[in-house]
Amino acid sequence: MFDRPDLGDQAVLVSLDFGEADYEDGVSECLELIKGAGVAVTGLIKGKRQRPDVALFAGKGKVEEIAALVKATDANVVIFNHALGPGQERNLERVLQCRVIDRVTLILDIFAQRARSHEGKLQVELAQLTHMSTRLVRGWTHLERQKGGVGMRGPGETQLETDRRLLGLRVKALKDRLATVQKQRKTQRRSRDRSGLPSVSIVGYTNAGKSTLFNGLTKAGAYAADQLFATLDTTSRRLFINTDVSIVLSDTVGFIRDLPHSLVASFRATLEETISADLLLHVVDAANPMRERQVEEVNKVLKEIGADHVPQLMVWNKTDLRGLPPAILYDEYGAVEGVRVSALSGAGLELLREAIAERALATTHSQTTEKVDHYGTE
Ligand SMILES: Nc1nc2c(ncn2[C@@H]2O[C@H](COP(=O)(O)OP(=O)(O)OP(=O)(O)O)[C@@H](O)[C@H]2O)c(=O)[nH]1
Repeated sequence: MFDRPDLGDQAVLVSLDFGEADYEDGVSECLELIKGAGVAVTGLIKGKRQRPDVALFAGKGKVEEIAALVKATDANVVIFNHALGPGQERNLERVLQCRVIDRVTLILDIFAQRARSHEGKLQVELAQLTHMSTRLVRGWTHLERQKGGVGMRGPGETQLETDRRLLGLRVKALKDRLATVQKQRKTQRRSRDRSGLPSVSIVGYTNAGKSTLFNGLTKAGAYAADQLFATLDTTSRRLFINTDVSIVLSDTVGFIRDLPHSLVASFRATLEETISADLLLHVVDAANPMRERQVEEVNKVLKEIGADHVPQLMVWNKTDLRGLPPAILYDEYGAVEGVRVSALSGAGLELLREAIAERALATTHSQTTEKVDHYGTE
């Protein structure tokens, strides 16, 4: 019932500088995102502002500039590299006379295109509907008061009421279906937990190379593509690290800055793999100039989903692009802090296996100790 927002083919990108240090990198990232959504960029509008304009987000002059570029390049959509308020989006559409999309909608759209599993699709749709409902909310408030009896409404119902009612029904149906799928997932996880194998989850910023690493370690052929958010769903495989140690390795959804809250909320169940993991492999694109910021963003989301307590092993990936040799990195106390690898060439993966084995043994050991203490047996 829900139509994916039609982004059209020709977009003008608007990215305003509010004084962030990595503004230019943010613009490049957004261009990548748009490319990933399958949309061509016909023009780019930049500008500096202290704070967003309440009504139009950009200043009046800037909006005129956007309008001129839309006309000159025959664009049919304007994409803001920012989160727009529902009012701002509506005002801009009125002035620019074309569709206006914000960063949240763009990210949701990409997720909608990429979701592969049944659960992933349901989660994205739920997030889209939640986002959409914030866009309708203003029109609804006055309708609230006219709310009548239960059941279907007859003729005379306004479009907005119909939309809202259908939206509510759809949200409820989605939540019910998700609850069923998630119950199955829980059962699967419980039986995995009973296997007693340490669970290791791969996390990282989008495009860091998580799927490539997952494939390199498991040779499973998980989908890896040079696209942001190729992976949306959690995939788990048993992995023999060496003769003594095997683990359950899971690949998860990629994180990005300003990850829409509605999306984090609906992906919470998928991300539970991450919360309940014994160890996180935090994959970083070591060749990306924004890597430090990306690490921070990932940690922020981990905190948001309650996974900031899970120990991390840093995996500095794509070191081939920087000509760095593979290595195990130690912190000042001599503990393994991270490993430098190239997931693509496979360089350093043996070192990573060693580091995982060491950490995994440590968790298994502490689990065993806990059991002994708890039951006072063995
Ligand atoms: N040069 C180089 N490229 C790599 C390396 N690892 C991954 N890549 C490339 O980086 C791109 C993204 O890799 P993925 O494995 O899909 O990244 P991801 O983190 O799973 O991406 P999302 O699904 O968006 O979260 C692909 O084009 C990979 O081939 C590496 O070690 N070196």
